[in-house]
Amino acid sequence: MFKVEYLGSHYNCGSEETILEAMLRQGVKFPFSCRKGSCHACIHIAEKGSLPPDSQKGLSSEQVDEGFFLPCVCKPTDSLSIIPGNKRTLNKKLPAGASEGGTFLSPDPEMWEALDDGRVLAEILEDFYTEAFSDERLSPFFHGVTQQRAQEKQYLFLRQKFTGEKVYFGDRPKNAHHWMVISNDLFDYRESLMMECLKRHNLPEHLIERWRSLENSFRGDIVKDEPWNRKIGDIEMPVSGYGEVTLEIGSLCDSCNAEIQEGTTVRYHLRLGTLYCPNCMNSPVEG
Ligand code: HEM
Repeated sequence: MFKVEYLGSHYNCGSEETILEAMLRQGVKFPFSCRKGSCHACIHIAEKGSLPPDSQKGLSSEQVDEGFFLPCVCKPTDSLSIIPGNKRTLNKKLPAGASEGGTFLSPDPEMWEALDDGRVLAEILEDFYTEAFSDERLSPFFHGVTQQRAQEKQYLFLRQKFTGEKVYFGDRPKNAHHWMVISNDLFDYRESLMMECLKRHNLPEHLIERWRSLENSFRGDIVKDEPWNRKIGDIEMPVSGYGEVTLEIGSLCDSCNAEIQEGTTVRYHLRLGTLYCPNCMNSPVEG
């Protein structure tokens, strides 16, 4: 039996169980997804204790040197003191010109510079979403969403991640995808399209790996077997259907484009947020 110190508490881990299993058994809220060392959602850093080599398979040499490891494939051989994998990268100051592979950095000036202050990012997203919108497996998810909207949202989301500027005001990925049943396999499929796209736009290999890590840090929020309710604070919102609201400011009907005056009660689609004026309220499109 080994001791694992994590966020100020101590846990036990048997030599035949992984650290992830031990944490979940003891009720710890711990990030994970694939449970087989491929998605890196559970990545942590060992600050004290030695790690079994298998727990660092697939990580870059810099990550191995810094004690990054994957709890889902780590059957400990020593007592450990561990911290979440994003803690050090968030605080760490990289020397100018230093490059790092797998683990994402936020903000990431090197990435933003390679994206030519966003110009290349816009091109990448145009290319990626053109492919996604005509892809047999991905396009059904985008029903009712324009390609331009998807690109713009993603641009602002990534710009915020890479620059640290507060420019993204959309849903966090957990809520944005709450109704989408996305398997690990589909997530991997989308990821391979994205990685191919980054290669076509000549992003250096280590930055492609960093982008992959960034996306993978959201895997646990996106992959699921059945829809989740959207959560705002502690309030659960229904997965689909319509609500009614009285407008505090005027707007336009998303069905007939007519002006809707303030004070009018309208119907709105809970997922898409589209509004329907009193004339169109009873025949909005299904989504
Ligand atoms: C198979 C995987 C994925 C699918 C099928 C998918 C699909 C979608 C769709 C259909 C939307 C539009 C939702 C709407 O406007 O109602 C969306 C929005 C979004 N997605 Fe994904 N997505 C996937 C993976 C990811 C990943 C890996 C990330 C980033 C790490 C991501 C980040 C976002 C963001 C930031 C939005 C905008 C949220 C908003 O509208 O406020 N998605 N995604």
